[in-house]
Amino acid sequence: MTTDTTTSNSLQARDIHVTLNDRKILNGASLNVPKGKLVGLIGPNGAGKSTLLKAILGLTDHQAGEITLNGATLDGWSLKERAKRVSYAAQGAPVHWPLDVEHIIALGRIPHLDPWQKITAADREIIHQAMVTTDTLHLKDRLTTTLSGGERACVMLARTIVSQAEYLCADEPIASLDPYHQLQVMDILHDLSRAGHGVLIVLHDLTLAQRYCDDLVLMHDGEIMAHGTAENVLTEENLDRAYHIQASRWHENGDHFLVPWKRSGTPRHKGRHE
Ligand SMILES: Nc1ncnc2c1ncn2[C@@H]1O[C@H](COP(=O)(O)OP(=O)(O)OP(=O)(O)O)[C@@H](O)[C@H]1O
Repeated sequence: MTTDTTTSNSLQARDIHVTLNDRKILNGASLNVPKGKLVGLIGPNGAGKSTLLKAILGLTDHQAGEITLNGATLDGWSLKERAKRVSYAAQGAPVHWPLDVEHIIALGRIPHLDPWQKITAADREIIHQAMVTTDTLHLKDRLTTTLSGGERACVMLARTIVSQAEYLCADEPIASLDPYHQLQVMDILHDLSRAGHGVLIVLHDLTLAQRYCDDLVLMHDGEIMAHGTAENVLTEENLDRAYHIQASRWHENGDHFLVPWKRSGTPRHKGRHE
């Protein structure tokens, strides 16, 4: 395992290239998720956000580039050690097993258990607290397959939280939520970053991205178009080039607000890097 002390407190992807079914999907994408920060990965549909997230998690093979976890290459970590350190909530919160909510959330504790070891009272307390935090306690005996999309998203966030991983990655965790629960989930993720976790989320809501994220990474066509603070990333020019939109902006009581307001062009659906 090679270790780089300068990156020992972050999850990093450097110059990642991914080709799937002869299509070049990522063309040298890089990303840094330091502990203590909430990083938002944004970009238009099909930009490559989920693919980059999966590459970082080792769920998609990359043909070139390097992923490091706390300064050591991802391949050097055993799957169990990786799972202890990085947790993942997939896009759409898919659930394939008809298990009740409490059991689905408890699966997030597996990396901490030995084979055949039962969950302990301490694990149960962590699971209970996660259900309180995510407002899912009332669902605990329901079959997860019977939940609404928004309820399922909150349950999958709880499962991610109970892992107590150093890094949490979530693909569109607020996509199916009502405004109250969107704010609740963003508050939870923000609080987790302030408690020392590195948090990476894919999101389309630019207003909440600007409000909550410490760093934004803007993807377009398999590449990183811009990264940095919301002020530097969500510029008029970048919004026009990446999304073909214009935003309305205003300041109030020291806060900055941005709301996507109108289209400024038509996206081109060109073949990627062919
Ligand atoms: N297995 C695959 N084979 C070929 N193309 C793929 C494959 N998986 C994804 N793609 C393509 O790669 C591109 C990036 O997909 P990805 O899911 O990473 O985008 P995204 O930025 O997460 O999009 P969205 O915001 O719509 O979820 C898309 O054009 C998609 O159609």
